[in-house]
Amino acid sequence: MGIRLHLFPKAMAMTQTITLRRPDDFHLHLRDGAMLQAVLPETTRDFARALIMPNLVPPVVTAAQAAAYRERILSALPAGADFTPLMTLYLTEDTDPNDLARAHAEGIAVAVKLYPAGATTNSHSGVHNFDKVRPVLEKMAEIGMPLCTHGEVTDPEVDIFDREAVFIDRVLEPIRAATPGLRVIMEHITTRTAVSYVRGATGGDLAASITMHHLIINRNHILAGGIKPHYYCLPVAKRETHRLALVEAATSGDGRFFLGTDSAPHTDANKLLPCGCAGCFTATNTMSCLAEVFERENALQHLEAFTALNGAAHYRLPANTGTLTLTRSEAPVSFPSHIETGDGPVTVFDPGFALHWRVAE
Ligand SMILES: NC(=O)N[C@@H](CC(=O)O)C(=O)O
Ligand SMILES: [Zn+2]
Ligand SMILES: [Zn+2]
Repeated sequence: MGIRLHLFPKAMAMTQTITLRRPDDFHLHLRDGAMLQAVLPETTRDFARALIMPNLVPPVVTAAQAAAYRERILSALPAGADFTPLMTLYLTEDTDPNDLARAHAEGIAVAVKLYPAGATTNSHSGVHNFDKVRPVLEKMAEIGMPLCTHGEVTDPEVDIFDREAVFIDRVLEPIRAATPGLRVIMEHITTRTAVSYVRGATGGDLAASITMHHLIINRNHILAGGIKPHYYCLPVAKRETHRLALVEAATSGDGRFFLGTDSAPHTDANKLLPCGCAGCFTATNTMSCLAEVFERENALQHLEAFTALNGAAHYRLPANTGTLTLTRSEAPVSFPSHIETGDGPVTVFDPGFALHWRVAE
């Protein structure tokens, strides 16, 4: 299908449109209950599929829990939505390899999520001792079930800005060396170290997802000129050189990098606290922001690969058949500053610059 760029003069201004395959989001938090109900339409409007994160309370650990969560998502779908949730299992030290294999074989879950215990929101049921999950990882390598990682160590001695790079050395590389054939997705990477690690891997077993917001913000956005809780997410945004490496990877067309938004809704009440929650809510304007980023890099021809082809190929799924059209206008387009949920308002990510691309109805 490829990309079609149309430039046609219209009255005064130039209108530009791009048509791509409908995108996939390979890292999404939908939560549950009233929050699920409110945030789901923000994703299904643009995305055909999303990899659903299992960090609920209690976490989605078993095949039965994943099947039940999928049913709750399907019941919350807006009328007429064409959307497939791809479920994940939350890896714990008690995960049963046979239950996990059943979830994979029956198409209930497509991947397993590794949270180092304490690394991020609702990760306390995650892994403390990586040796304890060795049999599960071996089973996953055997059946070809991918491992998605929240790649940060939790050692309090390690500076928070170094936790991703240290995770690669201390956890990821040893796991991959000990488990040949294990397919791994480094999720929401934030450093040039991670970009280089993915680029240096051979054998096709390693890929990485990148969020939209990490292509836009660096740590100054969080900390300079006053603290901005709505830009606080984990892994925390790093310095500008890292952001530039992420932009280069995402816009390059390299099949090992693809979109996982990590859209992570928290109510404003939970963000704006002395100890506020980590997460940016980006589902509403991801495609608009990405089009802007790719346009600035003269890389609109790779937007489809990043959002609709590379991830599907890595997860061994067919690409979507439907299309999504983005239209550029000279006048900036606006998005709501927040969405209402039954739990309270959730602020929508503000890229900090004018957006010109919108998804056509
Ligand atoms: N990214 C975040 O800052 N938060 C995520 C958890 C995660 O993906 O690490 C969340 O569930 O809120
Ligand atoms: Zn994470
Ligand atoms: Zn996440």
